[in-house]
Amino acid sequence: MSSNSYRNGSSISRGGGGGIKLENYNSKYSSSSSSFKSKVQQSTAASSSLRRSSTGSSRDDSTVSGRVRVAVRLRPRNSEEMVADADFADCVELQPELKRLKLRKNNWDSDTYEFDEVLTEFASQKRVYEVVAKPVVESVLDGYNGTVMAYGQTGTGKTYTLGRLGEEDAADRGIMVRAMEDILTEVSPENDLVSVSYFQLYMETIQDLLNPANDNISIVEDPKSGDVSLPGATLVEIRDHKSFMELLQLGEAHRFAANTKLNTESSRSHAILMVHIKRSVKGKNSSFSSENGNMTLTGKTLKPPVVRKSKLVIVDLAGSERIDKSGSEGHTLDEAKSINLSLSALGKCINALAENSAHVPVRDSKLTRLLRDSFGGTARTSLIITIGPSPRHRGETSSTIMFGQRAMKVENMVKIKEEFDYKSLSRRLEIQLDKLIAEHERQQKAFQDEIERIALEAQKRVAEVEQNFADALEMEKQKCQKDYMESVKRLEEQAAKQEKQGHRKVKVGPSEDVIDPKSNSEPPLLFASGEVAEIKQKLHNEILLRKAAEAEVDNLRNQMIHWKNTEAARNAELLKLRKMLEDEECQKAKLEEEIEMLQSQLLQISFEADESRRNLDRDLSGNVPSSLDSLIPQVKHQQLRESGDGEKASMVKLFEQVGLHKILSLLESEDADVRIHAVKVVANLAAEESNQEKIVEAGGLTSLLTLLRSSNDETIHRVAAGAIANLAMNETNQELIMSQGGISLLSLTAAKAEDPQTLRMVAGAIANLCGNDKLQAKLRAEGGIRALLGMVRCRHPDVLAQVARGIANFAKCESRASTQGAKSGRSVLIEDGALPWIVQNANNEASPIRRHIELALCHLAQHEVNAKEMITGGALWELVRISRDCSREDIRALAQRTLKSSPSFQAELKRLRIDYS
Ligand SMILES: Nc1ncnc2c1ncn2[C@@H]1O[C@H](COP(=O)(O)OP(=O)(O)OP(=O)(O)O)[C@@H](O)[C@H]1O
Repeated sequence: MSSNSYRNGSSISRGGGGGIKLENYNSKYSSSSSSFKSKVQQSTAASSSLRRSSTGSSRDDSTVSGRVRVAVRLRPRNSEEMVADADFADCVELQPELKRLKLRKNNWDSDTYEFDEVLTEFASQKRVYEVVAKPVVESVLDGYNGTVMAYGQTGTGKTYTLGRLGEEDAADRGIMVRAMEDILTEVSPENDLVSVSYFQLYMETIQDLLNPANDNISIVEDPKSGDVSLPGATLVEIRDHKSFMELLQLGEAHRFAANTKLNTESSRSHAILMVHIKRSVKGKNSSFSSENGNMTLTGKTLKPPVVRKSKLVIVDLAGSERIDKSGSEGHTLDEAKSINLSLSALGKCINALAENSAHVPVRDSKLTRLLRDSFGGTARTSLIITIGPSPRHRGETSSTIMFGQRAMKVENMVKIKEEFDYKSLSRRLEIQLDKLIAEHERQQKAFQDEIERIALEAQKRVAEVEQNFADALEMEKQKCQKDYMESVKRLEEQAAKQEKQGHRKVKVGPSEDVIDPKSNSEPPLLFASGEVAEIKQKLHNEILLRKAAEAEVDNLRNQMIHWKNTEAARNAELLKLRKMLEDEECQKAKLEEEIEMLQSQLLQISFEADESRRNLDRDLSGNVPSSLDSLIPQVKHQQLRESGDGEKASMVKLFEQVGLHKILSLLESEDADVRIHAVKVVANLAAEESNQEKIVEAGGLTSLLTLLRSSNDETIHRVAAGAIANLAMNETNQELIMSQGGISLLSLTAAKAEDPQTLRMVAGAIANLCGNDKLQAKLRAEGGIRALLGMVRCRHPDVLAQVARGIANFAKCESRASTQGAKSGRSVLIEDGALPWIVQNANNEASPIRRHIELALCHLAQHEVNAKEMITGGALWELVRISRDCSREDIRALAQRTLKSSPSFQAELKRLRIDYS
């Protein structure tokens, strides 16, 4: 008996330089799933180690070659075969330990084929899962795409192998159930997401098995990544085994119902279960850095968490009978051809891939389009071919075996895909921001409470000290008064006593003892000097007491100074705390900006994704996408790249590609986000002088004014005003702005705006209009000058510089009009009360402000009619200073000339005895 040995796909590898030898395949595959698994893990590790960081939204990881694995499974004889084939031997003989299958040609001859795994009629469902599907499932859990597919003649056990639910006997569970069990055990419900779609493909139509009404689902292929998706199919999130079983049952019921309705058999349709897994990659989340236990965020280190998205596709193919046979079973040839179109297309693709052909006809059928990643793509693919033992079906069995042999030659480049998860980053940032805001508010409240407490305490202490001081003073005063009164009383008593004694002695008679009160004799004097000494002593005591009181007062005063100093220190502390609060506010604002930027990026990315999906849908259905729709992502994308180096070039490109009219039409978009992006693009275009005429011609100026009028959005106000300011550099445009009510609009915006940047733009636009001789009167009448002067309430130097420029422009035009005799009377600027601000800022330390104001002063001083106010308003001194100190030679000379030529200034200088001739 001769025996031809057919080498399978592995023989290519053996022949190729650096390829893996057949023995390796065999040994790896034969030593059960664990060896396959270890290979998968090696590949994963290899790809991980080769992984490079990328700034894009997805990462391109290294690829690892992985041949399609093919196992063959023999179904046991069924009861019909037991009878019909009783006298015949099986058409195949399996040698599982050698991974070989012998297909009998006749009684004495057979062909031998080698497979990655050979599963006999006794192989359990568990073993089949472990060798065929488990490695793929593990690979999918690691982030690779994977496919498990069954191919074979009707009734050979494809559905048995893949789709058995095993409700009565758990040992019967097929690959679908077992795969989901492994997936659910492995994933984390908090961080990972598993969702499933289930559909069938029949005669080139895809029907949703989870929602039968959805019976014409389209396939979407990402042109860049080649990813295939079915956005129209129902996608159900799976959280537990029970919900998955219910879903499979539902799918089976719908499959049965659909096939009955179509009057077909299940074996004519391909059933496809798609399991989508999204897992977060641990250790790759560098969003936050932790310093001293506090989370810090910076724009540079901000990186979203990384997720791996993978997909397990389980395909129960239609029966692989030959066309002629199908036809003979009731279908017309055409119908049979059509039914088998996808299967034969799959065969052709596999042939082409096996032969390394340059052209692989993937687009010939929906099945091949769906499976493009599974054969010759980036997925890890395992194919199980099912055969029956009956010699009556030898032809089908042989063609199934040949299909499997060719599939073994197909080489895939398995590849892991990681993406940045912007949505989850955004969620995290929002939570973090909320925390920071709450913490900030808590600190602020604590600071304020502390400030109030310190202030109250200080007040209390000061009041106490003051009260003590007043009490002590009062007591001392009372004591002094009392002592004084007592002393006076005592003295009066003594004086009265003395007087009484004197009288008594005179009355006694002319003897030696008689004392004449008028005489100056010794005894009364002696008596008096004793009294005086006593009084002196008391006085001395009084002085001492007073000194003590003064010392007490000094002491209390010192205490008060001390308390005041303490209070000053506390005030300094308060100032410090306030400064810290301000810094916190700044930090918060920065964080909010970061969030806004990320959200805008996120919005941009999801918007682009939606858009490309829609475009693809349209492409597929043969429609040409509307240029306006496709413009939106371009405009947004443009906005994202605004800060890049190639900004101008890309602007011009965008301008040429999409056309100005389309960009302008987006200014009226319903979507506020689109409006904002569009106005930014228009503002960028308007910054180029060469574009300005085209923008105005296309109605851009009118659109910008309308937008300024209708929108309440501060960003739109700022950017639109900026664009108008750019367009207002041109004289014709200035007149157009005026004629379309632009001044009132800008004035209104100036009155409402808070943001310095918006005010800067509005002030810039008005300043440009101020330089137009023809518009002077209208500008004032429509409130432009008042609006300009009103903006000095914002002390931001950029705003003040624009106001100063506007004033200088206006003063220059006025001066020109006065010289030409077109204007008489005082300057409008003086009449509108601008002079005090002009004088105040004439020596402003910011040179753009100072220079414009100096110029304005020189223009105003040209006309005698302004001189009186300028002298009383202090402008003369500034002119003198300018004429001496101004760093600009031309302004200095102008000021000198003006001072010399003005009789009023000369008279005043003379009056003040300042020599300036
Ligand atoms: N390995 C097996 N052990 C026992 N019974 C099996 C085995 N494989 C298949 N069967 C039985 O064979 C019959 C046909 O199997 P199944 O429906 O799975 O075939 P199929 O290839 O999916 O057919 P179709 O292409 O028509 O869908 C079923 O009754 C099934 O229970």
